[in-house]
Amino acid sequence: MPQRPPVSTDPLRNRGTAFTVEERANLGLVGRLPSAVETLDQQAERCYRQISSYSTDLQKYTYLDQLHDRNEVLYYKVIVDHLAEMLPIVYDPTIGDAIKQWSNDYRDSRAVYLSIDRPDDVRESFTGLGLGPDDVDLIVVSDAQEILGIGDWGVNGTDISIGKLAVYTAAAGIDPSRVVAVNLDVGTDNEMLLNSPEYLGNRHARITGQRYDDFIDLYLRTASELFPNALLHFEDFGPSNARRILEDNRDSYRIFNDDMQGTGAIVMSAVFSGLKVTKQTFAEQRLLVFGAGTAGTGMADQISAAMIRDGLTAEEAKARVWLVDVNGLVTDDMADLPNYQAAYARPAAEVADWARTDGVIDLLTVVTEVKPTVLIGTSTMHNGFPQAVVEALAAGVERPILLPLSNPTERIEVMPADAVPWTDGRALIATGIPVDPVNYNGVDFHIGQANNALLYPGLGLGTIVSGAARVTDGMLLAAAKAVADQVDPTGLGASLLPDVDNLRASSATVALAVAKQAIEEGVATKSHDNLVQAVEDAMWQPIYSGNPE
Ligand SMILES: NC(=O)C1=CN([C@@H]2O[C@H](COP(=O)(O)OP(=O)(O)OC[C@H]3O[C@@H](n4cnc5c(N)ncnc54)[C@H](O)[C@@H]3O)[C@@H](O)[C@H]2O)C=CC1
Ligand SMILES: CC(=O)C(=O)O
Ligand SMILES: [Mg+2]
Repeated sequence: MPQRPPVSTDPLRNRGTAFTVEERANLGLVGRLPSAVETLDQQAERCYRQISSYSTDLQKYTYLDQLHDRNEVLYYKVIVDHLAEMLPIVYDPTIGDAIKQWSNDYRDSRAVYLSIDRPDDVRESFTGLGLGPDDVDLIVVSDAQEILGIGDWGVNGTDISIGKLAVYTAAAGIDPSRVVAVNLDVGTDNEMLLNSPEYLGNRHARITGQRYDDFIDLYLRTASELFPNALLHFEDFGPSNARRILEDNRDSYRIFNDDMQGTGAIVMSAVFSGLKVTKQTFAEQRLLVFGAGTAGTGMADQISAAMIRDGLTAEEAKARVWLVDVNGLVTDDMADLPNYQAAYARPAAEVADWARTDGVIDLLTVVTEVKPTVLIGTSTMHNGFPQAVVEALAAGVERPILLPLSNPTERIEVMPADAVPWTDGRALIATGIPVDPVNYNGVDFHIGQANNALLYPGLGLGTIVSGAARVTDGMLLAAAKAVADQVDPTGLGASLLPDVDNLRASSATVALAVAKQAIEEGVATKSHDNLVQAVEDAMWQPIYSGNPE
């Protein structure tokens, strides 16, 4: 068993200037701190002032990252007290910039690094943490092939695992002493990193095929054997790996793919809200997904499943979905379609007389022909929804649901400041990044953040509280409904989704719905006399409690 680090270097126990005189004496800290003994509030106010003095978000990110490694209670106190302001700093979009700089700016890191070149180290990398089988609730892992919309960042992508965990704790009170961030270093195809003297990861191309699959398998087996209660969250894997890993393992392990399932569920929430405005059913929707990768096809799966629940056959549901990717509309005569696109490919004969540009049926043509009721952007293509596309969308239906979801800011398909006037305020909009309200014709249009961060923390908490052995489709749907039920979207300019400011309360509501569903489906392994209280009790609070020794 590894020795506990000295208290002043252990961010889980360190309290800095909040240590009392007595604690300082007991902990060997006499003379190591200035005389003043502060409260947590006083410390948090100073930190907030310091953060506010920085001029760039990346500087604020760096400050908070260092605080995270120094004093976790204080770090979470500052974030929770200013959730809407801090989430875009410690998470999306600023985290994208931090990841690009990660090797250059490297100082220290709390993650577990697993290298495909050293599979024999995997077990020891976990056992070296000194945590027992009941000590871990959650592990977030990424191989960093598709970080947000900025591509392959190899070991630099470690911060996405850390950032996603920070959101779990800030938003849903997942205990930060019971989580682990993991980077799977399988190489990188990012030439810039491979040629950078600063790069800290394996200097070879991504390993693929059997060796990759064996490594994933080794991770799953080792992590779930050592920490049998942990939810294994997968983040930002490449599209074919993300889907294959989930499909092959979801019946055997407690795993969750955030980009497919979490994003699909938050989009379901936004569509539930949109349909309250249009007073339609899922079965009446025509769904167009622009950018048919991990997230986009995950949404197509959940929305077409909702159409089937509304009474359509699988064939009828499929006939109401269109995918547009780099080669335009996805049709069944295209060679080498990945299976997740082939599942929704349109019959070539059906579109034989549609207009083509350089042989491609482009987005504008599809919008004009199909008149989608829901248009989703997960393409990573900034300005992928130009004015002509947005106007064609609004010409096709009265209240289109428009979800430009690509992150970070440099990737979003259209900014609401443009889309609101282009649709004369008729579009029901939510975005992946946080966006300020748009004032148009005297009305403030509030733009909900359809980012999986608004849903996965509560889903994770509900899974942990219920001890659900699997994350089922029913649990995802319960989470989506619980998010949507928190807003009244019917007023002009109302948001489709709850405010980030209310995220802790929202996450508790989601967790309760998820835990109830897990119990109903018989996948829960824990029982509670009072589930509401169990969720409340499970939420870690950023306060100094207990004996720091
Ligand atoms: N709001 C949210 O909660 C989430 C948003 N996303 C965002 O969605 C975007 C995609 O993420 P993933 O699905 O993980 O990536 P991915 O790489 O799996 O999918 C992207 C897809 O877009 C296609 N694409 C690229 N350029 C295009 C273009 N010019 N026109 C049409 N299609 C194009 C690619 O071929 C690929 O199929 C990212 O920006 C990511 O940040 C992803 C997950 C959650
Ligand atoms: C939000 C998220 O998971 C992504 O953009 O990849
Ligand atoms: Mg992601």
